[in-house]
Amino acid sequence: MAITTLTSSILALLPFTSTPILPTILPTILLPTILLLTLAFLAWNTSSYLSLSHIPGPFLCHLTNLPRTRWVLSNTAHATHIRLHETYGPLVRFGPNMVSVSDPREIATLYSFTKTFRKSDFYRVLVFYSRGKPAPTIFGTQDEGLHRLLRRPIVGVYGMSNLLTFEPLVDRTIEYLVGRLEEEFVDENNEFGQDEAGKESKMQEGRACDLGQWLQMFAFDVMGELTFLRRLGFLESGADVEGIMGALWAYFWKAAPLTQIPWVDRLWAKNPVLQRFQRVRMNPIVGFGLARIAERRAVVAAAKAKAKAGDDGGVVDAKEENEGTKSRDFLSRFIEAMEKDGSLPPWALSAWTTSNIAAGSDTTAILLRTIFHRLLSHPSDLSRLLVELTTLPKTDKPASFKDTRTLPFLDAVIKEAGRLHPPFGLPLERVVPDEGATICGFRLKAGTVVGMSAWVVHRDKETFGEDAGEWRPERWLQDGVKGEGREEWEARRKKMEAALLTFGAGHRVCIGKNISYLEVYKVVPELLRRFEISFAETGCPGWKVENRWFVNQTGLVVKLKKREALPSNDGSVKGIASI
Ligand code: HEM
Repeated sequence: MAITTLTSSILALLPFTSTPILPTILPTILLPTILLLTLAFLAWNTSSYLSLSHIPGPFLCHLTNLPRTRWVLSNTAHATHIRLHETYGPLVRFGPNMVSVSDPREIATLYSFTKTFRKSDFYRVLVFYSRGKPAPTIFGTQDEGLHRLLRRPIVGVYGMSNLLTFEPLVDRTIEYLVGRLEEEFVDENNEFGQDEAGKESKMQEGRACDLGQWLQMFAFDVMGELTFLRRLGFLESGADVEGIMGALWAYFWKAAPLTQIPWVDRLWAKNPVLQRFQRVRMNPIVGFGLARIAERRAVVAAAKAKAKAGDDGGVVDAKEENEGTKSRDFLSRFIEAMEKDGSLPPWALSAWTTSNIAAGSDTTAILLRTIFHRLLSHPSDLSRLLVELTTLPKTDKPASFKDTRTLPFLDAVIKEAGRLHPPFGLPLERVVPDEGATICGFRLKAGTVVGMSAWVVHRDKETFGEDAGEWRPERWLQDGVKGEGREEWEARRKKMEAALLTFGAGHRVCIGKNISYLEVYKVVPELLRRFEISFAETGCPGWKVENRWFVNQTGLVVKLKKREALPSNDGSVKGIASI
């Protein structure tokens, strides 16, 4: 009755209500019918998943996926997830058919190598569409057969043994980054930010560096160098080439809320009927990869034709050969894989290159931003790392991965950054297989969607200690641990390592972890060796974190000064030439 009166009053205010029939039908028939249908749908939806009624969680989450969609829309879903697990325990019902798990001991169950919990419809939403058709990737595909087909021929290329062949390519981009930062932001007389009277100089304020943006451009250019043997041009132009970075973020911005309620995506964004009426566009990331593949094919074809014609006495020009046929970038290795395996679909090449750019650039940039933001916020950690860098062998080039990989404090800083701020900020969703599963002592039936968020798991106090929510790289070090304490510490370290979900786990674990580490373990020491870096404004007030599946940061604005010396253990400083 109250609803009827309320809607009558609202309708009285609307212009179309001058039609006599509408004011009568809407409040008396239409609205109550919609209300009843909604209630019936919620009841049906909930009763389909009655077997989950014993899993605790916010009341509305038992009825609908709307709350978890709202958490994502708020850009702070990771914080909500952490809070909910603190309130309800290791299993929390996030939706009628979705259970979030926080106990690290269950990582091996959900992300197993043997029993396959396949990826949920969450990933269907993330699959790129190009010209109205899905463009499946190793990352996004839910089809286990297709996943094997795509992953197996190229997994070796990402292996540790292959890794070091990429090192000169990474060096090249690091050196270019250093040069560009010097050009754009470093004052030759090292008086950056100061005028003659020693005050902040208005004239030089504009030269503050958005380091977060430059790290992202670096991460994209490295992937270009490794994948196509040429930088994508971000560092050179100091801008977002072909709008790729913006397009990726815009894509996740739209897609992330839909991952929580995939049927809406199917009905709306991926509806083949609706797509007929939409402007059909090529996804820019897919398009970018396709353009580079076409370029490479043209170079290879030209080089082969030239050799055949005997222009060079049958010898392929060295530069063309390097750029085209025999160079050891990802694309040349992908082409080799295609040639070896005739069963691969022709679009596999594009799937692989798209994965490299889409999955490998922003993630690494997020990790790098976390590292620099935390180091600049914790000067004692920065000092400790700078001292450690003096132990590196002398070199004009970026220090080798072999050397930086074994620096204990650098290693601790990188692990801690990945622990505290994992680049992916939503649960990695999986589907319980046909035989059902027991998770944290609860029986879950086949078809239940389960997932673990690295943000939640990495704050498990039993594993990481009472200060799990704090930045403390020392937790990864044996500082001061002696005698029998060592065994205990070693057991704890192993437990912490096993609880890291930064790069996922099981048979869908990140294929590019080594590549990413190769970049990070090299670029962090090199930037610190080359520049004195400090926040442009105390406390970095512009720092902002937004979770749309990627937990992106903005506002890492710094001042850069050319470094002349590094501090050493005995309090003295070491000239940059001696390291
Ligand atoms: C800091 C950097 C990175 C982080 C934190 C990261 C994180 C992850 C995570 C968590 C997964 C598993 C996702 C899931 O289970 O749903 C994953 C998968 C994947 N990553 Fe990465 N990644 C990084 C860098 C890279 C790089 C550099 C590449 C490519 C060169 C890459 C390519 C992939 C691919 C292809 C998959 C799918 C693997 C499969 O399903 O078999 N990632 N990554």
